[in-house]
Amino acid sequence: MELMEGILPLVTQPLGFSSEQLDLQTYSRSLQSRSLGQIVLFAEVTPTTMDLLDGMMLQLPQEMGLIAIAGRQTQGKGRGGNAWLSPLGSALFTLHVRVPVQSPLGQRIPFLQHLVALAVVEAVRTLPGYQDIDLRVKWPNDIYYSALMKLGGVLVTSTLMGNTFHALVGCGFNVSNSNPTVCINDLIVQYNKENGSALKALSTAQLIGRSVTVLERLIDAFQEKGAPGVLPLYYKRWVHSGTRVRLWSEQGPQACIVGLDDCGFLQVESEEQGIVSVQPDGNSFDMLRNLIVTKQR
Ligand SMILES: O=C(O)CCCC[C@@H]1SC[C@@H]2NC(=O)N[C@@H]21
Repeated sequence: MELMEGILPLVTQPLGFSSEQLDLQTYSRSLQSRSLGQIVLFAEVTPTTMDLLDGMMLQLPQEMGLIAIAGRQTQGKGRGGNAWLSPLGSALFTLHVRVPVQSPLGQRIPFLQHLVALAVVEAVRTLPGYQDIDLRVKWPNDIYYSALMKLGGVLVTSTLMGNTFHALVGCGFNVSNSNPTVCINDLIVQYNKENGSALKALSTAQLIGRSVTVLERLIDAFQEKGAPGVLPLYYKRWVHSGTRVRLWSEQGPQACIVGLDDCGFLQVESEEQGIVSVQPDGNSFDMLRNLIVTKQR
């Protein structure tokens, strides 16, 4: 296997034609980062990428960012202890991200999950011709087709060591498998039909590389300008603008979603409560019923 400049595959399988292989050349071309995702650990099949970097991530110098990518997962992890279905055609990865505690993002680490979901959406929508493919973000960290269907999600765990958060950013989204819901390439086919265009199908390697690149830029913007450096784009892409919801139960107070607060929590405004923040760990948002409910533990 040829090594791409700046990309060091730690574990790869022999190149073949199975769709479980990672196209390293495409990944390398699509990755334009300074450090994130530069060292690739690839597994065709693994229980979960969330455990693959354990022990390894602290061994490497700062400028060498690790990423674990899988073709399939047999025990994919979702948020809240849920299982994450990880069939072929999904982009499945865990990225190591270092965030200094004494930095704008380090002071607001829950924001990282929002930046990751936004990065995936932008990875597609900043491709020339693909700007109207209706991928969106849903709070706290889902990737949606329009406001209709989830096609990806983000799971972030972080450990504080010394002055640095070591975040493991897990992300999965469906690129080319029409099951179980909808995939990005189906949206492209549909868009081509409706608009008489001929946009090409995208690959998992390309979209992982682009997502990591965009994420690094979003993190840079946040570190430079704080939340105002990323929120206009986040609001442009999110599904919630002006959404009216009920808090806590279907009989609860009516509220309107107004944005994210300084820490990345959802802010809702109601007559009874004024503006309150809703934390992702304690609440979930049932979009079909426009309901923010406290999760059962
Ligand atoms: O529940 C969610 O919405 C988050 C799902 C995150 C899934 C990704 S797939 C790659 C990484 N490995 C895992 O086991 N989970 C994350």
